[in-house]
Amino acid sequence: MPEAFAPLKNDLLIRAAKGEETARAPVWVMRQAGRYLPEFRAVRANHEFFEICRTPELASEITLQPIRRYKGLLDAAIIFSDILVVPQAMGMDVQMTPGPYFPEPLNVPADVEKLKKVVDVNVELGYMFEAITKVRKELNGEVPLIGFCGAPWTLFSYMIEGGGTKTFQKCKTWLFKYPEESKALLTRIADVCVDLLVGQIKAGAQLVQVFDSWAGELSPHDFAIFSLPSLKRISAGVRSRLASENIPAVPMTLFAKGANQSLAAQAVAGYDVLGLDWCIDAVEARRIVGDKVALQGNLDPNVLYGGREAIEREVKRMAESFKMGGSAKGWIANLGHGITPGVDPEDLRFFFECVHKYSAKAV
Ligand SMILES: Cc1c2[nH]c(c1CCC(=O)O)Cc1[nH]c(c(CCC(=O)O)c1C)Cc1[nH]c(c(CCC(=O)O)c1C)Cc1[nH]c(c(C)c1CCC(=O)O)C2
Repeated sequence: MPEAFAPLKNDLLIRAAKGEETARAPVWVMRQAGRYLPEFRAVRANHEFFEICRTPELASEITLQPIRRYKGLLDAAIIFSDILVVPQAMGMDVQMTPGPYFPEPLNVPADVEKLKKVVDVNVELGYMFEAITKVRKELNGEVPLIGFCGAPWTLFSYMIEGGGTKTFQKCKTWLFKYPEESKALLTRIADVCVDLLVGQIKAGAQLVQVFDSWAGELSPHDFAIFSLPSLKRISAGVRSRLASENIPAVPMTLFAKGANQSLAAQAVAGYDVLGLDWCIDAVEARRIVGDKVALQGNLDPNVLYGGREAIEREVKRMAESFKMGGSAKGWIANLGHGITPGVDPEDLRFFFECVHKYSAKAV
């Protein structure tokens, strides 16, 4: 059973995730503990990226940095870690140099033999669970804590490309040349993701998000064949495991970036919330998904470089779009992707203030 933690004082995120009406939209941003914060850069100056992930004291400190700085403005914490801890747990070497780098990527299906046959997440990723429990204690119920993992398709692409890519040539070679082997690997990754998310929830995560950052690189047809089945395997697997162990369910969010052409399919993939990027308007997204799911997003992160006037104007427009003439209901305000390193932290504060103002009922 999860440990007993302090009761939640701010449950806006959880209520919005369940599709409920809230006095204003809860707000957090992807990568909120990151390089745009001087206090993050100060810790990072003395520690390697994955060293921070593996050290609960450091991961917890960094997770809490934006919560302290934006006290009363930020409605969720997200555990500091990375999606690439899953390939590490499966036996691959991953470095951050400064982007992700795999010295030995999977070149051909036979390379899958090099992966661990059995992955015990408690052994490989226990440090993440420890960090989550530590953050929950330190948050003392102030705001909920989000856990996460990468989606199998996005992780598959890193494991085969050996890092970031613009062309997706190697991983798509796998999809089209070795479709069955690809599906088998995607399933294998999904099973580790289920164990990881269940472990995070047991450790104290109150909502979990699956990041499919490269979903938009697939045609709708290939998304349905190569990404969606493993995303469904994760939502179904997490829910049934929690039920069988008598652990209360937590809301689950799917952020399939760029896959707006597949929103209708995402809405029935077993998630409570869909994350949106900025390439679709909320009114259109809501029309497609109906009342099946809550929505999260979706300001273009580069609006934060546009100055206060632009930030206010664009947040107001976003809020009107999500509220659709009514009040905030089933809407979690966020950027449409992660915040970038050059943003002035005070401009982010202003973004939060604008969300509070324009998502409120009377505005
Ligand atoms: C694709 C992906 C990765 N990691 C992640 C994704 C999915 C979301 C997305 O699409 O952005 C997810 C992620 N990465 C990080 C978090 C922490 C939680 C949060 O604050 O959101 C989360 C949720 C920290 C991080 N992960 C990384 C940093 C910066 C690294 C540093 O400190 O040098 C942070 C704060 C490194 C990372 N990690 C990854 C890349 C491509 C990079 C390098 C590019 C970059 O620097 O932005 C893989």
